[in-house]
Amino acid sequence: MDSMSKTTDTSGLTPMMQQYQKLKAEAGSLLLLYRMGDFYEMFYEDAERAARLLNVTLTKRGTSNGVPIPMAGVPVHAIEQYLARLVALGESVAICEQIGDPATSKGPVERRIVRIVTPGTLTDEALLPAKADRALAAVHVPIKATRHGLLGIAWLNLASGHFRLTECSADQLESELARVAPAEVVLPEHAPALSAFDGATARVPDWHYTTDSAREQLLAHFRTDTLAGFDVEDMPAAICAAGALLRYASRTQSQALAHVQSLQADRASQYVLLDPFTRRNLELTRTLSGEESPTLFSILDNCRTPMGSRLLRRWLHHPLRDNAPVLARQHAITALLSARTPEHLAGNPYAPAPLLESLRTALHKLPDIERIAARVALRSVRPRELAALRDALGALPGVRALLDGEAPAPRLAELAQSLDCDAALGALLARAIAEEPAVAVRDGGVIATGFDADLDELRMLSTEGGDFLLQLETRERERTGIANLRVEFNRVHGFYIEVSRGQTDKVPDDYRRRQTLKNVERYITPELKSWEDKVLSAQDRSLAREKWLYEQVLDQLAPHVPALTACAQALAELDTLGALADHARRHDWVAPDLGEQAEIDIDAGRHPVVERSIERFTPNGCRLDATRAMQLITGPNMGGKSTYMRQVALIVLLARTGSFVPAARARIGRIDRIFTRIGAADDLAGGRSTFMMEMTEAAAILSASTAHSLVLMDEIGRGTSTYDGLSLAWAIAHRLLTHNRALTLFATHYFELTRLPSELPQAANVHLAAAQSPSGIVFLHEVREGPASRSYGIEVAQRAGVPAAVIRQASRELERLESQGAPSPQLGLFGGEPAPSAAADVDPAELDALRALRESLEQIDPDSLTPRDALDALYRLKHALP
Ligand SMILES: Nc1ncnc2c1ncn2[C@@H]1O[C@H](COP(=O)(O)OP(=O)(O)OP(=O)(O)O)[C@@H](O)[C@H]1O
Repeated sequence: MDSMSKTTDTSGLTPMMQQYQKLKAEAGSLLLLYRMGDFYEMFYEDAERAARLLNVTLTKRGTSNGVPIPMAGVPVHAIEQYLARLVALGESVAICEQIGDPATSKGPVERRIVRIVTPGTLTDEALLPAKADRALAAVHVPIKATRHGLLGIAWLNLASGHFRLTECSADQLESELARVAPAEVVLPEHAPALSAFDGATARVPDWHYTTDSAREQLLAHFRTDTLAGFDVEDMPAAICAAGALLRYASRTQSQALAHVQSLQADRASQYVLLDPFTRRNLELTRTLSGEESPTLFSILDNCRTPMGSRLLRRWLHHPLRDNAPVLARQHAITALLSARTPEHLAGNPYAPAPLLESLRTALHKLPDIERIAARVALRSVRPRELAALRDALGALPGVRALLDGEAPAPRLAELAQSLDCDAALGALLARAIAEEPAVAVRDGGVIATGFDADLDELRMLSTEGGDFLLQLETRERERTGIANLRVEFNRVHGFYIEVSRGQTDKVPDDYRRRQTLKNVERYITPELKSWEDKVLSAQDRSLAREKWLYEQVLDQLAPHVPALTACAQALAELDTLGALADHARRHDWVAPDLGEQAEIDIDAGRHPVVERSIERFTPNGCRLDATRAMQLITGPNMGGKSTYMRQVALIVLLARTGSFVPAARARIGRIDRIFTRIGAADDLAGGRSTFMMEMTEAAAILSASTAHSLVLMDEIGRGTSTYDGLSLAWAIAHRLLTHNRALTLFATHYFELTRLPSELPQAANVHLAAAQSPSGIVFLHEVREGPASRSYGIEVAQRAGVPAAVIRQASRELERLESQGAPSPQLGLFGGEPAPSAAADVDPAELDALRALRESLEQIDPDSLTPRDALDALYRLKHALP
């Protein structure tokens, strides 16, 4: 932004437009909303852009060098809604307000840019999604190769204060950005655009990214002499990104970010790595078609607070490699579920767990303390949020007491401790904030009575006029003899004495006419006027005092922000654990055992999302370890292969986040990455075909998977010719087994591949069972050992409604192909016919006899035969059989 100042020729412009041009130069490429009375106006290209984006009318205002100036405006009262639309479209906006007093200004009122709203720096409740983070990220690509040629990424969640950084290789950037999911990325002005990110991008001067200026920015912010305390010194590229990011973020808020108190390093080895395809394929927080539900997150998110929902989302995207933190969460869930009631003892395992229920009920009443704390730090917190915070602080000891009672798991005890907030904070809010404050400070009625003697006196002066007015009315009625004379007030005309038209001749000389209506005259007297001045000025002074007091309260709250943030994080975690416990209880999930070896051993596992939408989900087990590293999965289309593979990956992912899992029993070892090659997706924008995408993903898996990785491969090779595909699939499976030794689920329609286990015993065949019934194929959805015997492709097509004529022709074609020795393994190998390679085992003499038989058959014309000839022919053929 700083770099955008341009000099503009402002001659020939009105003083107001000159002022606009100055501010626009400051705003640079941001859309400038220029306050004019009840509207925010935009001019020139900004007006054209806004008119297009917001669908508002484009008009003109004045001229510049004889050319009309395009203008578009939005009303002040609807600004939040327009801002929400603009940021959703990836726009960044600078809001310029009138600062000076129009009454005393010569020329245009003084204006200033007071707020910058960008997609990644939102903190306003109205603009933020409640259940998702909107992070701002900065990426630094060092020009000279550093230590390992690593890139730096830093990201900040302004609405919570979380500030993190990491380093990664260039080919990991896309994965890392998919994990962080920023709403906006900051880049140096002259750096090339990122192919790994296509969202809102802000440019800042290159020097913001230099080591010196970045460090200086960070040290000044954290008020430290070194960054050693944050344990980030080994990440020089990330430090450059962090410094540039902080500079950009503080600029948008026009103030220090007091709630950003720490900088934390994320190290690749902490998490089970998921590449962007895997996050998408497993439908963690978004379905493949881009919907919010049903996803793993949507079915688990029964959190009672938005803080809990956001943390759950983060957990699902950050499964952990180490067992210790995972076990801590798991034990906390067990503890929440362990309290038993007589109902449980009487045999109802689904009866509510008392601790869990009381905790969740208590959490339900709490506001979004995390975001309130951030807004306290940014001084943008609203009175009603402080009232909600006050009530929440009052409720916290109750929540704490719940956890003290059972004292079940170490993690719960730690979290309970973070709920201890300084009692002075609650006391301050209780004293300072009115029971039910107004929406905005400017409306008054925000500070509680009794908090400030001066305010109370001003309020008394401005409100306790009732008595005086009644007395005045009685006195004036007596003095004038006008029985229906009334003393009244309205916002436009202030106080007045109202006299009906027929009585105006009785009005004394000191009455001054204020307003004439059809049937009445309204007057003011010197006495009423001086009272009005006193009241109105008391009101003004009372509002001003309230505003000042509110600022004082914010000052006093500021030191409590770290404790509040810690408390909010503890509540979020309790909420997330509670939601996971509740889901586990309702859906009969179990705590998985965790191991250090590379192993997956699941009994009767289910797909967490599909089991919710299907009445009778068939559970299936899975065993993978070093001795059985690959399951080759065959079976009909629609048989349940993809569901099965995804369910294994989701159970692993859930286990590694600390959750219980949908299975009868599970043991999940140490997993470093989950890869998926599922489904076909063209990358038309990136110019890659389905097959190219498939191979790109396969290449990534072959280069990066280890013996601790879980790999899902669904029908690899099907995007090309049959033999090419088969050969590639074979070679890829072979390599995964012998070189990567990854734990792999390999679904395929190439029956040839089922021979792999006879060559490499660490591979095993399983299949999804199906059966033929008189009414067609029946999918059993059951995983059984051994390869499938048939593919049922034509039966599935028939069920899908492919016209009967096509099905008949396909069946004939299949028969023909099979009878010719099946040139296509895909079609032929599931039938009863031997595979082409198997043909080599057949005795050549037998083959000759079969050919002769076929020739004889072809020479027969059944239509021209008598029944007797036909019988003879049949005997002859039977005789010719070898
Ligand atoms: N274990 C199960 N129990 C009950 N129903 C299931 C089970 N697994 C899958 N299904 C049902 O079968 C349907 C097909 O499953 P899925 O898409 O996994 O099959 P597929 O073998 O991968 O098919 P294709 O090869 O055509 O992609 C699912 O939509 C689901 O409704």
